[in-house]
Amino acid sequence: MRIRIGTRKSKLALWQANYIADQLKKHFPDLEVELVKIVTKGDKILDVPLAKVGGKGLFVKEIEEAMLRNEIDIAVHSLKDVPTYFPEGLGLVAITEREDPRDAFLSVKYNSIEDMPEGAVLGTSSLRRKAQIMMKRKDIRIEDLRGNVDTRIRKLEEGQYDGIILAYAGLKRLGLEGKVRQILQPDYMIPAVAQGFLGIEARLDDEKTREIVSVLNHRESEIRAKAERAFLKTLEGGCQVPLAGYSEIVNGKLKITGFVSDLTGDRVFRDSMEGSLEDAESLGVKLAEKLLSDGAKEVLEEIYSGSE
Ligand SMILES: NCc1[nH]cc(CCC(=O)O)c1CC(=O)O
Repeated sequence: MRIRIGTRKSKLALWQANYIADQLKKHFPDLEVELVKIVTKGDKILDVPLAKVGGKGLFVKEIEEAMLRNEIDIAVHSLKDVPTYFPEGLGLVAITEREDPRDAFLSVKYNSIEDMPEGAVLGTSSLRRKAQIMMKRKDIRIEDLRGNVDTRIRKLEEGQYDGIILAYAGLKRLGLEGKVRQILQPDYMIPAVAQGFLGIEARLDDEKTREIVSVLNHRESEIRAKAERAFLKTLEGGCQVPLAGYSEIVNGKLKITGFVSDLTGDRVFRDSMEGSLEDAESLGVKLAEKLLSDGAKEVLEEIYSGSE
C-alpha cells in the first residue's frame, strides 16, 4: 500500500507533510509514503494581504484538484487555512493533536507588545491580530506583512518592522521558538479558529486510506476543532473579518470563546459558552448566533459591503 501526500513546498508545509509521513510509517512500517509538491495560488501572490485576494482557500484549491484527479491520496493542511466547505467527495479524515494554539510576539528591540513605544511599527496582515492589538494600543502603527515564516522573520530582522506576530505553533515546528519575545495568552489575543491543528484531507470514498490515516486522529483535538469550525461556518467568516474562536476542554466540559469586531477593534463582540463534549458543534453554532444577535451581524454586513 502506498500513500501520496500532497503538500505545498514552504518549509512549514514540508515539515508538516514529513511529520505525518513519519507518523504513518511508525504505525505501518510496510507503508510506502511519497510526498508530492504542489505550488498554490497563495504561494504565488505574495505581495497582497490575504484578506484582499480572496482568502485562505488559495492555499488549498490546487491541492484538492490534484486529489480529485487521483494524483495524490491525502493532503496535510494547517487546519486554520482550510475552508469550512469542501468540494464534493473530499473531506477531513483526521485531526492531529493540537500544537500550542497561542500567538507569539517577535522583536529585535522590545520584550513585549506593551514595551513598544508610541508610533512603533507592528507587522501583521491578520485582521484578527490587528483588531485585538488596536483594542489596547491605538498608538501603534500596524502594517501588512506576508510571506512564509522565514520571510516574515527576515523582514523583521532587516528592520522593516519593530515587532511582528506569528503563530507559536509554526515557529515551534520549525525550531524557531528561540526568536519569540512574548507568548500572547488567549485572553489577551484570542487565537484563530483551528490554529495549531493539522487536518488531513482525503477522498471520502477511499476507505483504505481513511482507515490508515484515522490512527493519527486525536479525539479531544477533533472535538475542539469541530466546535471552532462550526463557529466559523455559522459566521460565514473567512479572513476578511476580524474573527477569533478558541476552545478548551476543562474538567470534562468544552468551553468556547468567540470574537468578532470591526476593523478598528472599536465595536467588539466577545462571549464564551460551556457545554458537553458531545455538543461541540452545536455549541460553536450557538455562540456564533449569540454574537450575531448581539450586533456582530451589522458589523459583518458593513465589512462585506465595503463601508468599513
Ligand atoms: N496564516 C498562515 C499560517 N497558517 C498556519 C500557520 C502556522 C500555525 C498553525 O498551524 O496553525 C501560519 C503561520 C502564522 O499564522 O504565523
